[in-house]
This record gives sequence, C-alpha cells and structure tokens, in this order.
Amino acid sequence: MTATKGLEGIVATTSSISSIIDGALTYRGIDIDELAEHATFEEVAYLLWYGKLPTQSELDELVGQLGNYAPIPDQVIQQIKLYPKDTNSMAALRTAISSLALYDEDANEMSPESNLQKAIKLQAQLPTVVAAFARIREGLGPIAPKQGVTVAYNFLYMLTGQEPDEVAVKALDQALVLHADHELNASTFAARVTVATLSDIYSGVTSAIGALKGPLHGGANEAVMVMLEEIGSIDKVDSYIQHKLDNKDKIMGFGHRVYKNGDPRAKHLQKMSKELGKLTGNLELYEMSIRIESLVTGQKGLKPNVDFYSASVYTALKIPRDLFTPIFAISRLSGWTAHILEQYENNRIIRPRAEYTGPVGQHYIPINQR
Ligand SMILES: CC(=O)SCCNC(=O)CCNC(=O)[C@H](O)C(C)(C)COP(=O)(O)OP(=O)(O)OC[C@H]1O[C@@H](n2cnc3c(N)ncnc32)[C@H](O)[C@@H]1OP(=O)(O)O
Ligand SMILES: O=C([O-])CC(=O)C(=O)O
Repeated sequence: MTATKGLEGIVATTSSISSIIDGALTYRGIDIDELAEHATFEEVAYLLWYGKLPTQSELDELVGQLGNYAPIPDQVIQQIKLYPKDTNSMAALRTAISSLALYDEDANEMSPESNLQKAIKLQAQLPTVVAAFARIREGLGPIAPKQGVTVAYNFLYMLTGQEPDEVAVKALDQALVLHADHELNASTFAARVTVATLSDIYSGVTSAIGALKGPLHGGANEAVMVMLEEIGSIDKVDSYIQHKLDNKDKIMGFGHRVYKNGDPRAKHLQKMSKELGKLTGNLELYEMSIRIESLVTGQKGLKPNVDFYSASVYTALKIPRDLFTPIFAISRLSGWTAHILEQYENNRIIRPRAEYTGPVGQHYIPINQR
C-alpha cells in the first residue's frame, strides 16, 4: 500500500453532477461559460438537484419554496445573539447550521423526498443565517426575508435592510452560479464522507462548512482581500509580491489541484471586477489584481483561481471581507446537497486505508518504568 499525498489523481467516486474535463467545467454537462452568461442561481440549483433545467413553472415553484423556507427559527436567532461579537464568521455559520437541525423535526428522516426538501430548506435558510449574523454582531436587528425574490436579492436585502440595486443583484447572482459546484473539491468530499455513514444531511453540510473555511479552499477569497489590504496601493504591488515569491510564500487565490492551465471561472470574475470597478469609479483593486496576476503568472506560471477576483468583486458590492467565504457557502450549498443526495442514492461507506509509517514491534512499558 502506497499513499498518494493529498489523494492527488485518485478517483474516489462516480458522479453525474459536475465535471472538469480538459480544463472545462460543466454542471450536468452544460459548460460553465454558458451558465455564467445565461442562467440564474435558482436555475442552476434546480439543475444540480434534479439533473435538468427547470421549466418556468418549476422555477416559480422553487422560488416560492425558497421564500417559504427562508425564515429561521427564533431559537437560532437567539443563539446567534449569544455568539461573541468577534466570532469567526465561518465558525458562526457552522454552528448555526448545525443548530438548525435541532429545530427541524424531519432532520433525521432519511427518505429521498425528505432529503430533497431539506436541501431546498437549507438553501433558503443559509443566506438568512449569514445576514442575521452580520447584522446582530453590529447591534442591528435581523431583517425578515422577502418572498418571491431571488437568493441574491434576498441576501443583499437582508444584509442591508435596503432594496438592492439591479447591478449588485446581477453580479452576486453570477458569482453564485460560478461557485455552485465543483466536482470532488475538499468540502464536497467532506460532505460525502459524512453522509456515507448514513448520517443526516445537516451533519454533511456542517462538515462541508468546516472544510470550506480553510484558506487553502474557500477561505482563500477572504485571504486574497487581506493581501490586497496589506498591499494598500498599486505602487506597492511589485515589492510585496516579489518578496512573497522570493520567500516561496503562497500567494492566495492562485494555483489549483486540478486546473493547471487556468480556472475557467476566473475570467468571469475578472470581467465583473473590472465592470464593477468602473461603475463605482474605483478601479484600484482591479488594477492591483491584474498586476499581481501578471507577476505571479509570469514568474511562477500559476493562474488565478475562482477566489482571486471574487475578493475585488465582493468588495465593490460593499460586502464585508469576512462574509466572502460564507457567500461561497451560500452558493456551494446547492452543490453539497446535490452530492449528498447522490451519495445516499448509491451509498457505500467511504473508508480508504492509510499507509502505516509508525514504529513496529513495540511493547507496553509499565508506567513506573517509562
Ligand atoms: C475554491 C478553491 O478551493 S480554489 C483554491 C483556493 N486556495 C488558494 O488560493 C490557496 C493558494 N493555493 C494553494 O495553496 C494551492 O495551489 C492549492 C491548495 C489550491 C492546490 O494545492 P496542490 O494541488 O497541493 O498544489 P501544490 O501545493 O502541490 O503546488 C505545486 C507547487 O506550486 C506551488 N504553489 C501552489 N500554489 C501556490 C500559490 N498560491 N502561491 C505560490 N506557490 C504555489 C507549491 O508551493 C508547489 O511548489 P513546489 O513544487 O516547489 O513545492
Ligand atoms: O475543486 C477544488 O479543489 C477547489 C475549487 O476550485 C472549488 O471548490 O471550487
């Protein structure tokens, strides 16, 4: 038995949800470029869960269900009020999502119909949790979700208490489409491992949130913004990045386990970053990002991943830096739950082996002789 570090190149399951083949990403066989241009996030979530694009009435029904399920139990709001004000936002999300299970009497019901309903319910409630957390820590009251609006609209509305503008809703919606699923990434794998023991969907999603939090995965979008803030201005980019490259430090938002010739989602976010920069009259973060890309790609051959331009996009949307990864979770929840449903459909416990590298032939030594 020989271990492969980080399971690189190991095919751990079959899946019909999304694929990365020759550097192209598809959801249910549809190229991400087409979806980014034409689809709404609700259409994509439906596509991931049901395996086909919705008709207008199916879409209307889903939007209705998302609206009905969006309010969260008052007990969870009360708990969020007790979180320390400086709690890490992903830790707060992980805790709150786990708490939601306590107030769902169907949490442990395992029928496919019940699990699909819970997937939709979690999709509806996760944005409400993130927005409530963001407001409560500022001493503000949570805003009740609206009915009949999109996830992107509702999230921005619940965050600010104001009707969001069309450009912001469209930009966030496109970002949600781009982040919705990604084959067997670390958080999706964590979700599948958890539910493959026949544990419940809330446990699977809680595991996934824990995995997404790390800066090598979803946490990188926040880490990119930390880097941009540390750099501060365009004239400081070269010296900062050169120092990092010389030290062999990681540059957040670059590199990928699967894409070696570039992440197909990054160009869409780059374009959004430029357009939003122009609209807000502040292109500095976009220009800094372009310069960083040219240095890192030029010297290391590493390309930006989905997280790199997300940072300047979300900042242009006036979203606080530590909500970037929770927004990733709002989108990826659709993919996680589609994978959880697929895992249940054809389940076998996921239990690989480890190559043992410890000592052999040891003996127990009585405590007074150690
Ligand atoms: C949504 C997402 O999860 S996308 C990924 C988000 N994460 C990041 O942006 C964090 C920065 N990137 C990374 O840490 C990595 O590229 C990962 C985690 C994405 C992929 O990791 P791996 O597939 O294990 O790549 P690996 O670490 O083997 O990289 C190969 C080489 O490139 C280097 N490298 C990889 N990424 C970077 C980077 N961002 N900056 C500098 N060097 C890098 C590695 O140090 C390694 O160099 P070496 O061969 O001299 O040791
Ligand atoms: O697939 C990966 O390893 C990480 C990634 O890009 C994602 O989850 O979107």
